Amino acid sequence: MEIEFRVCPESVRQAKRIFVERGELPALPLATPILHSWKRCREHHVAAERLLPPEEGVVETLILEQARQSVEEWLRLARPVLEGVFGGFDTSRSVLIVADTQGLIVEAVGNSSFLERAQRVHLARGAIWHEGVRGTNAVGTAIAEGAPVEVLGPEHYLSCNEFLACTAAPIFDGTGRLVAVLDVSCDWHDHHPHTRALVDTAVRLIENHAIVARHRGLRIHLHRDAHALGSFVDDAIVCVDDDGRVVAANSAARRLFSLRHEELGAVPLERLFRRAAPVPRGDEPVLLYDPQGNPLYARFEGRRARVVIRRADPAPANDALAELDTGDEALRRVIAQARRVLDKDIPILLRGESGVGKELFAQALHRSSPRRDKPFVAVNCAALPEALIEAELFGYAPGAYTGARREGSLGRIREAHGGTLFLDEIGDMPLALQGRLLRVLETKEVVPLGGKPVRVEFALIAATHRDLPAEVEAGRFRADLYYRLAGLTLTLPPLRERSDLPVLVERILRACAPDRDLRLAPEVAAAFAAHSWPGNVRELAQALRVAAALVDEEEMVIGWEALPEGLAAALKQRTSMSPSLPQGQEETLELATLSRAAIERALVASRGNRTAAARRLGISRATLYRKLREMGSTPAQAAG
Ligand SMILES: Nc1ncnc2c1ncn2[C@@H]1O[C@H](COP(=O)(O)OP(=O)(O)OP(=O)(O)O)[C@@H](O)[C@H]1O
Repeated sequence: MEIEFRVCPESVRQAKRIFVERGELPALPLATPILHSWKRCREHHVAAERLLPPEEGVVETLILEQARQSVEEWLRLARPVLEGVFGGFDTSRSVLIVADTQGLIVEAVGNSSFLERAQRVHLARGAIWHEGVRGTNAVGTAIAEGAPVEVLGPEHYLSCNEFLACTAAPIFDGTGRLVAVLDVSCDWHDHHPHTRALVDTAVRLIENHAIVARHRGLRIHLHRDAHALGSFVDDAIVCVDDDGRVVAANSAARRLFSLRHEELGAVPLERLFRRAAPVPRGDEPVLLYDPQGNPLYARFEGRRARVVIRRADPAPANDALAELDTGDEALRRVIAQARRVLDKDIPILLRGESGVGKELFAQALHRSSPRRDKPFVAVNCAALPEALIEAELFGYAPGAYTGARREGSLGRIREAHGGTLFLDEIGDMPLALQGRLLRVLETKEVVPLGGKPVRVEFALIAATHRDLPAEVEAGRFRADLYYRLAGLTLTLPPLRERSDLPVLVERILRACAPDRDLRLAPEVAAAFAAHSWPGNVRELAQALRVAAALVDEEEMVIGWEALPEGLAAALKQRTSMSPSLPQGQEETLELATLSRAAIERALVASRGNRTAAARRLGISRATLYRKLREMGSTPAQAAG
């Protein structure tokens, strides 16, 4: 494979020569760690023009054995990981290296023909690849930088190493202490562009396995994306002692929470989060918020500590957009785009099916913008009779027409002066009015009926569920107005495409019943996940509001009986058609037909505790009692 150089190898060689001779930094776009390393090498008078490798820095067997023992635990953890990660990778022309914290190679495995070539430059067991000895190289530079590094061909400081392409990443323990370095080296003609990703993955896995093996207390696995949580390799992991202090964290977690090495062992867990469930139940992911208010999904593993994380608002004040971020990637991208134009006077056009939350999004945009203290004025262009829209929008002078208020009316546009005007269902605005609105947007003046022009200034957000370009094509919407409105078009995803349904459900339930810890029964949650939600978040919010009102006072779990009738029927129909439900839910679905066997099984599994059995079945305790009565059965062991 032809190597992919950041710049042409010959230019790198020349630039290096000039740098070594005169200390002039090259104008080439070389990676920063390479430039840093060249500077260190020059300062330490490392001889670059060596055609033969330095003979110093090769240790005796005894020292090598000691070094090996110091990383033995890590080698043991690394072996299965390396087999797994590099198993399908063509390692026939490369060497896999593990070095200690001084760059001493303690393990080098690979194909014998390349090992021989590597041996000639001492890229082998017992040799030290510290920068001070061998100049810029992946192992030594990764140690110096404390970060993964790729060193390709002539980026190596010593001429004799220019035939190599090396990719290395430091391995840290859970306290952020460097413990070893993993490296893959080959002839640079054989370099594979995926090597870096493989080395990174292997190191993350080794670090994560080590943290799990070493810390037996409470571990919290975290991820921004609910679906990715549990992938293990990408999880941020924090370990907590019985006093609720964070004692270890993997690299991802240290980055996520900006945790410094010296803070581990001292930081209370609650400093990492703005809100959390005080006592996590079972293995379900829990929604937490980082200190910036961004959502994080968490799974609690290992021994449960008496950890209580204080409750706080999920998002900082003034960041209403962050509140809408419940973990869906598409929505998160839309929020990020919106943020970029918040204070830029660019009109925003929101698109999306009915009920996806366009108005809520527009309000959040306003509340996150510098105009948050000024009015937010919403006008539904579809709901107003055509004859009234004009007066409603543009206002009228006193006595402008019969039946009008004597004192006149400002009109919605002028009410929005200094703030935000939200034109909902703009696609339904009559053609005649579109011209007048366009004029206001162009001249920044409103002419009230029977009055004089008045200057106005506002941020504009329009929304529609219609395909406006198609409406323009069909002649129902003015092209010039469309281009005026669509400074930035943002499309909100329909609920069926969102990956954050469980979080949304939790949020809405918390808003409906802040004092209760309401949640969906597992089979209801599964049916929700399978439902297509034609009414989008509106339909979901409505269903949950009804459910929160109907569910028994002492009940925490929302079962079928608390759902609006039409929705429950639609969900059940859909679920019964569903070919594969997750294991463990058959029991609860059988209960939909209220089979005696399902109830009995749940009672046995709950050791006769009816409250637990009802929860298992996803019904209220009252319903379970009713069913038992109908079955004419009150099993003797039933209690609770
Ligand atoms: N993220 C959310 N969290 C809680 N409730 C939401 C969320 N998004 C929308 N809703 C609720 O859904 C309903 C519909 O929201 P909204 O009116 O913003 O949707 P819309 O896209 O503007 O609908 P339409 O196109 O029909 O005007 C509202 O009751 C709102 O409270």
